[in-house]
Amino acid sequence: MSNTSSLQRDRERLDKKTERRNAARNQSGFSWAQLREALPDAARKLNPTEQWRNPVMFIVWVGAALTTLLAIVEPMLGGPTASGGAEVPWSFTPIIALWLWATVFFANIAEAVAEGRGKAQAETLKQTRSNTMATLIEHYDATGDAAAERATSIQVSSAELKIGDIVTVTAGELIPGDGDIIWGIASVDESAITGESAPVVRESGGDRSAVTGGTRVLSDRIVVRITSKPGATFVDRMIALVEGAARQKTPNEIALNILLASLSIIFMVVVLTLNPMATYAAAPVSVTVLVALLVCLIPTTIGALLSAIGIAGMDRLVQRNVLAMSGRAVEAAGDVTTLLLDKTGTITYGNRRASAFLPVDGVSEQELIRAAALSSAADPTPEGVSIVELAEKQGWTLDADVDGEVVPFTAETRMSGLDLPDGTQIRKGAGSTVSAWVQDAGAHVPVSISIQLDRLVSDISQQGGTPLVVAQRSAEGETRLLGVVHLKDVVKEGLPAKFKELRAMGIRTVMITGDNPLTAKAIAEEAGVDDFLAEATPEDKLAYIKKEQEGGNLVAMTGDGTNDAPALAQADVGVAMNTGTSAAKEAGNMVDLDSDPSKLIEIVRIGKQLLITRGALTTFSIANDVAKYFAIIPAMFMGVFPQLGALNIMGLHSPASAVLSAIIFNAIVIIFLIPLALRGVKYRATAASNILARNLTIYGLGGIITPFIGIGLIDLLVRLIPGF
Ligand SMILES: Nc1ncnc2c1ncn2[C@@H]1O[C@H](COP(=O)(O)OP(=O)(O)OP(=O)(O)O)[C@@H](O)[C@H]1O
Ligand SMILES: [K+]
Ligand SMILES: [Mg+2]
Repeated sequence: MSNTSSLQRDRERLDKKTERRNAARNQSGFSWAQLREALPDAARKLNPTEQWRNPVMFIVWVGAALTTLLAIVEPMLGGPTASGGAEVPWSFTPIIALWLWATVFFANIAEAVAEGRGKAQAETLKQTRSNTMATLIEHYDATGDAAAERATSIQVSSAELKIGDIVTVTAGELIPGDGDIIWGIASVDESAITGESAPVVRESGGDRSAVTGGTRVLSDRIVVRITSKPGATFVDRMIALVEGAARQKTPNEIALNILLASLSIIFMVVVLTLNPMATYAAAPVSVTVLVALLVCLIPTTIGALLSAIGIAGMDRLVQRNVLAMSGRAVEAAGDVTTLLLDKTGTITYGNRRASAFLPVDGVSEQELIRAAALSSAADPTPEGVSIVELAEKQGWTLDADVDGEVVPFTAETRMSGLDLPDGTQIRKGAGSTVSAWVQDAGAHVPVSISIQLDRLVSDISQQGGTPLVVAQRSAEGETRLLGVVHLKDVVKEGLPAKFKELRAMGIRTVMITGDNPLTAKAIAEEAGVDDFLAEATPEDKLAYIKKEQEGGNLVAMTGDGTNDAPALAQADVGVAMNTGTSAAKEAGNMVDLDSDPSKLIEIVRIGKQLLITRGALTTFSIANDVAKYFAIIPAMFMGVFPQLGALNIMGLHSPASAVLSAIIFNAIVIIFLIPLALRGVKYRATAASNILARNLTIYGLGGIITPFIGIGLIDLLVRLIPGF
């Protein structure tokens, strides 16, 4: 009963999430208000020390400065020089200078708008960073005895907490720092960082033990071991991230920048050789016109929008509650070919609960329940806790004087248990490991029992449940298999459709689990993944990723457990669930605040969209530049070479108006493309070659045609300026 209601809650939460996500999607559009707010920052960025990092725009900046100087000195030197044999009005150089500054400014606007979107969010986050008081336990003895802890606790400021400090947090209090719960269970309001109003449950022992500083405990009491220094907390990292302070150019961006800079140098040579080639026929082309030509030729469109595209990609992830710790990870997401998901908590809801005790012949249910419950009495994992709960429901109670040596569960051993003082040993765990433990003792298991046990195990597995086999070794060394505990988990809804979508994107999904192959197969089929890897230890997960990477695949992985951490670190895109352990969150290069593994689909989509947008706008920019050149050259030189007039297909009015129109077009194309750069080119799940062909057509052809139309239209206005 409690299971259904918790399922319902989960479902409601998911619905709410979808709602919020849709709202975020609308918000991630582009508004003129954003543009207005970005103006002061854009002006600040006119500073040359800001500009030189972007070689293409730096050239424009230098051109703008140069023409401004010329505009000032020209009148003193007797007016503008005729260019290429054509007269130009006195206002030519000042107007060109003005539009060159506009070009730089528009590029700054693009970047400032992209950055501005994170600023509001950073402000809200900063409020959660406020200093709180922490109850530091000086001598922690792990009993969970509140009174004893209070006796040895002192109040300190959260800013003084060190890694490894143990604090206790009670209902109503703010958690003073990032950490892992080492004792207790609590519901926590994490809305400050996730925007999600429904409280979440955090508990010690399992894969939901991490808590974030600045979030509030709503019920109960927890003991937390601090895992981060003040100033280097999760929220600090989030703030740096959304503010863009931590942003570094990605390898792809650097490569593209080098390409754009090289192109610019080539065009500079082209422009500088114009005069030596042309002088024999006419007067030299003026410096102003040379600068204008150069700016038209170099890839200013992509140069202006490149960093905005990158920031917007990160921002789109933030809007969907995903924090990407590096831009490189976002790019890698666009090229991912293999996606690894763990089973428990990722494909299933993850509240794996005991649902039945199934003894083998000759063992009473009471005996199995007692052994299973005793071996779980000190097992803090959700599985262990649920076994005790079910046993208690069936009438079992823990003797007050039971004591013994706890054998904790690990993902390597796949087993946990208790060694009682009288020498009795109890173990529970995966069928294969417990059988091995029984065999190690040289115990003789009757064939009928082992057949019965195998059947129980495979029945549970085929239903997608996790069987835990329970065995006991008496003080005299007699080892017996007692039976099986059925752990139930539920596959999340809607997964097959999501995996189908991934398949259409060319991504193979693989489920990795520590569970046995039969359970794995049943769940894999129900969820609709392409492949699965069962009985995987953390090392196996790591090895699997390395193998995929050696085969040239880019691997994404989601995980939440400490045992997932090495694999999360090795994956090209490692998405840690926010509910997970701190170890997992440290290891990954992304954190999903909603802890929704199917979010990877959106992450991949955003990564692809980033790469496609960058590619499309680069194509457009370069096609545009070349076309611009052919659009204005005939008009520029028609005075000297009248034959060229025939090529002036747009009928540009004069050499001066042709050059100015091209410069104006070059500048405003940036403004027109800001929304596209921020929103991203539409991505549909289809083969990469289709996308490439489609974009080459749209943005390549578009890039060639638009200058002819745009410059022609602008020329109609420019010719109205006296003298042009
Ligand atoms: N508390 C426990 N005590 C004993 N055995 C356990 C306990 N929890 C899990 N097991 C056994 O160990 C196996 C491995 O558990 P582990 O948490 O590493 O992987 P998993 O949760 O099944 O897979 P994943 O989380 O990767 O999807 C489980 O399938 C189960 O058989
Ligand atoms: K250009
Ligand atoms: Mg697990």
